[in-house]
Amino acid sequence: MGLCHGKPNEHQSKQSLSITTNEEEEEEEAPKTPLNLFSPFPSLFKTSSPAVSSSSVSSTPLRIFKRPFPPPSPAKHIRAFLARRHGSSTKPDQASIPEGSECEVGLDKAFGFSKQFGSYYEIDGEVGRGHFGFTCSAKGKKGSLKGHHVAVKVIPKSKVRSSCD
Ligand SMILES: Nc1ncnc2c1ncn2[C@@H]1O[C@H](COP(=O)(O)OP(=O)(O)OP(=O)(O)O)[C@@H](O)[C@H]1O
Repeated sequence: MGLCHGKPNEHQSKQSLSITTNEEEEEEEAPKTPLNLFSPFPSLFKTSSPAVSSSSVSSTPLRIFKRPFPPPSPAKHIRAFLARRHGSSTKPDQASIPEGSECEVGLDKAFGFSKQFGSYYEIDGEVGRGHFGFTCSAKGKKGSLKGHHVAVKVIPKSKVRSSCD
């Protein structure tokens, strides 16, 4: 309505200047990141942080997604299980797997290629192959299998792994 004056009214211009000044003050007082008001983790959104106070709007500050506390370690459950298993007197870090005893109980030392095998069996030739080794036909030379045709499966030592290795 009063905008058609030829000369600008000094009073109005002062008013408009003061209004503009007030807006600038409000802008300065307003938080730069509105997330601050609703953030459950205000320490992560401090305006003094270089990541947030930087003027680049397009870049997302990665610190927003940082967890305020580390996730629970799954190793704690394992340690608790070991503590229950070995008793509370033994620390789980000190609990060790018994060496030697289990291997000696479970291992059949008679298993394997006997040094006298050649004196007991005569190997004819390969009849087939499996995943671990190959099978040969053989004929017994001594003992109860003398004269009998048998199949001998040969497994290389490199394919055999025991728990003691
Ligand atoms: N008694 C047998 N008489 C004739 N041929 C045999 C005899 N045993 C095995 N074979 C032959 O040897 C091949 C391999 O036998 P093997 O028992 O090694 O097979 P596999 O069990 O599949 O092997 P792997 O356990 O190493 O995977 C067979 O496919 C068969 O052709």
